Amino acid sequence: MRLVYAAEMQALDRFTIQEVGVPAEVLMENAGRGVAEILLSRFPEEARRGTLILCGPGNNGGDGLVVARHLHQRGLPVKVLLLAPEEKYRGEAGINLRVARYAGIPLLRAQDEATLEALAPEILGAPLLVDALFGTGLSREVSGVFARAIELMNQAPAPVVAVDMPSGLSADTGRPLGVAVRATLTATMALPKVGQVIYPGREYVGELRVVDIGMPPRVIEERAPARFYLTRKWAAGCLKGRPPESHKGTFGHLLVLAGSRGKSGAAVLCARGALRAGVGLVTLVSAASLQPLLASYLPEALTWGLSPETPEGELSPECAGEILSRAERMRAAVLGPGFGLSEAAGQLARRLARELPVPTVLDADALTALSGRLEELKEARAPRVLTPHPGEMARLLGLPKEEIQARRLEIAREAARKSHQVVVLKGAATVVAAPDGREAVNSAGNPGLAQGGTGDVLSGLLGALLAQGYEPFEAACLAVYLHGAAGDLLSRRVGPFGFTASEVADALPRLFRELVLYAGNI
Ligand SMILES: NC(=O)C1=CN([C@@H]2O[C@H](COP(=O)(O)OP(=O)(O)OC[C@H]3O[C@@H](n4cnc5c(N)ncnc54)[C@H](O)[C@@H]3O)[C@@H](O)[C@H]2O)[C@@H](O)CC1
Ligand SMILES: [K+]
Repeated sequence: MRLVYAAEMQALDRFTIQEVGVPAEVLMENAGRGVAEILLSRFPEEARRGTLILCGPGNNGGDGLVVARHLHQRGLPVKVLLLAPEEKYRGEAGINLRVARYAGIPLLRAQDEATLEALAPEILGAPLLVDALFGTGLSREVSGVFARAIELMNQAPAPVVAVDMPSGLSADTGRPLGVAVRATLTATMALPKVGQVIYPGREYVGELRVVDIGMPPRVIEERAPARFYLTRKWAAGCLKGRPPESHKGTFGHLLVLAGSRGKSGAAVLCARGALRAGVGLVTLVSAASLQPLLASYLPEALTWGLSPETPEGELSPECAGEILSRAERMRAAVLGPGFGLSEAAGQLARRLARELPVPTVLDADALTALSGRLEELKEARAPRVLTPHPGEMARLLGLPKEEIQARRLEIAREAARKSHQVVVLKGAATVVAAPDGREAVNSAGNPGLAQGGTGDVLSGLLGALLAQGYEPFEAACLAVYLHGAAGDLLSRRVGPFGFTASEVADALPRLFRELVLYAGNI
């Protein structure tokens, strides 16, 4: 599913109205009816007891008036609270105000704070609230009567259904402009907005639903930017089938360059992630002294011990030639989990990052070795996918960590541009950016995944997808979705936290089954 900024959504709306010829009134009718249907399916009891709809001065308020009419037509008790003078309701919103008045829907008015205060009990006592104050047209800090109305909705015990956006939340940055509604459910029009799926916006949105407003799919396919919201539907559409006439060679041979003394678990978890993601073969390369240990942990993997090794039990730069020549026969590689942080290991990691002849995931210690040197990857012999967490990204770009977290999508974009490679910025709402401008935000995942070892599983899983022939951006997106969704599955079945990285890997086959059978629409 595509993901848009406010201006991009407005451009799609405009094109649909002006060029395709769908009347604006039709879009608003579909929007309001869609919200009413979601509201009725999700909160039928509350709707039977009564709904209060707060309407702002623009088309978002117009949508709210359409919701009111549909509830009223079903005989449900509904009231509208208008927060702008009636002459402000123009165009489609004006039409819907006239129709609502004609239909006899009770209209309350509060254009100043004193009047609103007198109506506070209406808001605080309503069984169900609909927030139709502002949508994508929010253009400045919220104040006065609107700010107070938002505070009252947030104090009210009733569920709040937000129309298109929780009012006050920026559709672009996901930050409140002054104050924002904390919605129980947000029914958004046509496509999800960036500010709804990154933090902190995600916490204001509650459950996110998308309303089909009748924008022709071709408009979205041809004119929406190549930015994707990684959902179950997206992943199900991206997953390749496994041909019945296949053998282990069909699914690729992955080289895992990971693990050193004291960090052998990283190699094991990485290989486990790869094996659970259906790769044909895994070869695990480590310093010779670790090889027996790794072999005993991973009967399914081939292991290969090399010397000389560093005093820290890491591969040494002298091993480069042998690794590079063996890699010629592989389909993909993972470089970095537990690889080692000595100067020598760093030197080897930097050389391999440039010279490995196959698509390669660069993770953990390999990223530390590349701190401040992203440009070196422009010359890499084959595509790379980088998987930094915010701390590693801060070192790669030489920026403070707070800045990374404040602008995650922009930062990933910048790192992709600098390195000419696909970049995955991990963390809550993982983002992916490709050097050609494609980008994505993950819908899946939960805080239970914030535990040592889960990153190693992700890099193995991603390597396995590269080895199976997925192109780097698609592999990165599918891997982050699967990894998050595996965490979500464990959170439901095991508990919200305390599940381990190995369990995340082991949950993958069940997810593949669910995706193959999936027939939903989000
Ligand atoms: N044709 C379209 O473009 C469609 C729009 N739809 C709805 O229309 C919305 C966008 O409508 P609009 O562009 O009219 O914008 P909004 O309804 O989101 O708000 C714009 C209005 O609020 C005022 N405003 C903005 N920030 C303010 C603030 N901080 N304090 C006080 N007033 C403020 C503006 O001056 C303007 O009057 C969407 O979110 C969606 O709900 C849907 O009906 C579907 C089709
Ligand atoms: K709203």
